[in-house]
Amino acid sequence: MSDDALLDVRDLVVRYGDMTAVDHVSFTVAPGETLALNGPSGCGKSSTALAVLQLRRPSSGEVLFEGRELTTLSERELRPVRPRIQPVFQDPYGSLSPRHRIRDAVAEPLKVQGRWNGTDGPVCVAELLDRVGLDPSYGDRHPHELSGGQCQRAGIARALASEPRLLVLDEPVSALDPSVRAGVLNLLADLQDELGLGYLFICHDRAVVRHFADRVIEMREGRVISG
Ligand SMILES: Nc1ncnc2c1ncn2[C@@H]1O[C@H](COP(=O)(O)OP(=O)(O)OP(=O)(O)O)[C@@H](O)[C@H]1O
Repeated sequence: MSDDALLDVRDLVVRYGDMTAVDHVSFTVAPGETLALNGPSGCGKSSTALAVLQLRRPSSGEVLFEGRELTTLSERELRPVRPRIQPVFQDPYGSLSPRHRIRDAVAEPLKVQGRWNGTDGPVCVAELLDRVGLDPSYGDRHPHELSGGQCQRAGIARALASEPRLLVLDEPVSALDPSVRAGVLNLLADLQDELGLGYLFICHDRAVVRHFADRVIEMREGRVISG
């Protein structure tokens, strides 16, 4: 793999039964880089994202993250790797439990990963909310008490709590009101500058892709046609 790749995807194939959704797709993402996957509905973008996240195991091919091949790892072996590759999905409300307050949603990764204590934990949650542009008082609210844009920011705070190196952003602004999209994209750009995160950015909107991505891969019917 190229020495500086954070993510190196090689010859990825994802099948659902007889249907090939992703057909020998290869790409890399460097730290601090945004690679966009662009293409029409059904071309295989989300299937690629799920395979990178190892939420759907690919039929063949390799997914190297920080030089380590993930497709051959067991669930137990993947456990320490998962926090470092965090998803942000299209539905801002879908990634947060409706029953939990925002502060608990953001605290959960810290608790699960054994990084929580009663003194620093709440401070860390407040800092994460502040970092994504939410007043820490929003921590008291439930997801349905937030707008779509605020909820997506809370989901990003929760993702950051895991101290990821790569964010897999699957249509992160597509469900948002056009007036708040730019704010969330600017936030993502700022976080990338600050933290050196790599982004795999899935988006069907060419104008957004052109504005936001460093490089673009065009997909059609499971294949890369340019990029
Ligand atoms: N769980 C599944 N079972 C069977 N077929 C699936 C499944 N998920 C996706 N597909 C099919 O795989 C192909 C690729 O779908 P995928 O969702 O990856 O594309 P996409 O480019 O992300 O499209 P969209 O933007 O509409 O989500 C499509 O033909 C889709 O119908």
